[in-house]
Amino acid sequence: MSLSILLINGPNLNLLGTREPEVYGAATLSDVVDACTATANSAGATLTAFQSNHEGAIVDRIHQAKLDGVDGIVINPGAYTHTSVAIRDAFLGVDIPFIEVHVSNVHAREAFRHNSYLSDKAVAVLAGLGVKGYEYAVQHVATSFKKRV
Ligand SMILES: O=C1C[C@@](O)(C(=O)O)C[C@@H](O)[C@@H]1O
Repeated sequence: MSLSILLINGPNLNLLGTREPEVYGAATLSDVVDACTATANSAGATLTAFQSNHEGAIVDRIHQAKLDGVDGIVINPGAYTHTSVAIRDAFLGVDIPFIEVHVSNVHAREAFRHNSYLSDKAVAVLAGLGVKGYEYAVQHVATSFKKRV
């Protein structure tokens, strides 16, 4: 069985490509999903993508990942990075290893973006590499994470 990767994007990331292009670039979410799928597949892994603007829907999707036997998660939690104890608790609850990705360098931006409720539980955090960060994270999960069952 191949390694199963879940890519989660949080609020407003459906607007990638048109949202503040000077911060987030020109690539769309669909470009990101296509590139990550190709990266996963060429490493022999499968990738499923999910985006939601709703905190509870993201919590539910993380719970579902456990039932689905997902081996690793790549998440850009968007603004929930800086606010969501619920998403942190969901990761602690399912115990699936994950990588946190930010398109922008959150540490070079407003102070309220410097804190993450997830970073200390993540395997790795990539910030400021543009949408390439997603592909690097998927590549790492596909080649370094282990099958969980
Ligand atoms: O929505 C986002 C996107 C973001 O996660 C990023 O990818 O750089 C950074 C967050 O602070 C912001 O709220």
